[in-house]
Amino acid sequence: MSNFILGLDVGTSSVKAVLLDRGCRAIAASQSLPTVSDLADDSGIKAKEQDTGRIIDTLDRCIGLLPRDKLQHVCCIGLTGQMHGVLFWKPKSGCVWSNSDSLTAKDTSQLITWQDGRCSNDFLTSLPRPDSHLSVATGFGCATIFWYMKHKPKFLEDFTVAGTIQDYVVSMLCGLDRCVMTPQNAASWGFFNTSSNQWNENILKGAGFPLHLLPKCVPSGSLAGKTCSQWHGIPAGTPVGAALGDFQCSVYSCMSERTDAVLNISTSAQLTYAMPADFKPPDSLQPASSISYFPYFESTYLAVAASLNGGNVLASFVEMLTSWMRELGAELSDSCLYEKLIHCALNQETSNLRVSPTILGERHDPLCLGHVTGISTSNLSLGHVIRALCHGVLDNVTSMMPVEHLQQAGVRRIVGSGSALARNEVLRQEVEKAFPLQVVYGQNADSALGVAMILCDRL
Ligand SMILES: Nc1ncnc2c1ncn2[C@@H]1O[C@H](COP(=O)(O)OP(=O)(O)O)[C@@H](O)[C@H]1O
Ligand SMILES: O=C(CO)[C@@H](O)[C@H](O)[C@H](O)[C@H](O)COP(=O)(O)O
Repeated sequence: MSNFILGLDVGTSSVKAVLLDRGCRAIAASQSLPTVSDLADDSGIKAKEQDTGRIIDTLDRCIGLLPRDKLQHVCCIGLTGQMHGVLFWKPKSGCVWSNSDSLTAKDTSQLITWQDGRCSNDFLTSLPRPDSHLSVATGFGCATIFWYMKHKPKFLEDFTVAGTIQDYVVSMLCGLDRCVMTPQNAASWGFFNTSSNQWNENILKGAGFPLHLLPKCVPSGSLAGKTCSQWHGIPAGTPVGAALGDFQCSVYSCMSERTDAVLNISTSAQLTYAMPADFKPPDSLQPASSISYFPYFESTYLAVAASLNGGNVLASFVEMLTSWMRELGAELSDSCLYEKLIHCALNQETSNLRVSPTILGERHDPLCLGHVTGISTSNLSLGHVIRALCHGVLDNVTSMMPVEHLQQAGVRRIVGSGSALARNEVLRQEVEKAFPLQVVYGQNADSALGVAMILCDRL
């Protein structure tokens, strides 16, 4: 009996895998591994790229850690992952299957992620105006391709297919010639109209965009194909869903009432709630708005404040401390640092230090970078700094989607998700302070669970 659905989330910091028991809709097994795939930016163009080979290697190892007797009974695979980013490959030689069991990336580009900063405001305003309610920001697939057209056109000549990292995995699992993409991921690339579910082909063609790199759009929740090889015991011929967006999947895993808002904090952070079924997005672009409307399923939308500054702000602080300590001749592991920092801040309930942590800017205000105010001799301890940092992350998200806005939309409860939240009690305390509403928490590995639940409900 094929009883399990495998949900995979290719996140910015880690990959997560969940085996969902189809009979009782419960998690039968799960695994998570950090990808450690960030590449240094030696180019000075504010590039933020990840090593595709490492990501796929980590994903492959993560599957290998799941119980093989259950993998042999997987009836369907669902993929989700970090949105907006793009990688390029060639259909026939994009990967290697070893011993019909494990997957290795080959001849692909690196992944240019949603955190990429190479497209300046001047560059973005030089692009044609999209026929979409969603504006285009740096780190969006189409903007990145436009950047390559202008700055490194030869680079694009090496590849014939493009997609997000989760689309790439689907393509490799199924041996597809062409990338298929759902509206959830297509919307995150820009130049995609979510009412017609079509790329802005005429606009892009007029600007000389390589149209052959646009993936074929298929409905969210549909199947993309079947596995072309056995994979750690999963039989060849197993159906694979077209990849979905990680933020939609995290919502699916934990929004049980229409009056719930979901706050996901992983590498990034999103605060979101479901729009009424008859909602239609505005006709025009609203680049200065901190709230955008992203496609969910069928023709419904989620209102979302998608912050670029979530758990990555804490990760950057840990990285900064590590490098300072190295210069000073001391060493501590990341996990030890997190534990100590969280402990210090738990002993410091409030702080008058003010940290605005927008070190990556925000899409609606890219030039507003982070700052610290109210520094005094009495608030320099690590406890103060971490408390203020966590408070600042929440303060930023709620400034993008204020509590009054949520209440007017009928939101009565906040559901917290994402492993940055799950692993950090100080962040959870700040969530509970930020919202005068009931706060509950979802399960771990939310997006991986969400994509498995979606397939379970639709099969
Ligand atoms: N040992 C740790 N303790 C607490 N928080 C951690 C630890 N390691 C990482 N984190 C937080 O988790 C975030 C990454 O969460 P994760 O869910 O793995 O990301 P993603 O889903 O984007 O891949 C980091 O940015 C950091 O804030
Ligand atoms: O920006 C958006 C949506 O617009 C993000 O929410 C989207 O989820 C992206 O995938 C994230 O930025 C990356 O997700 P994660 O790795 O931080 O979980």
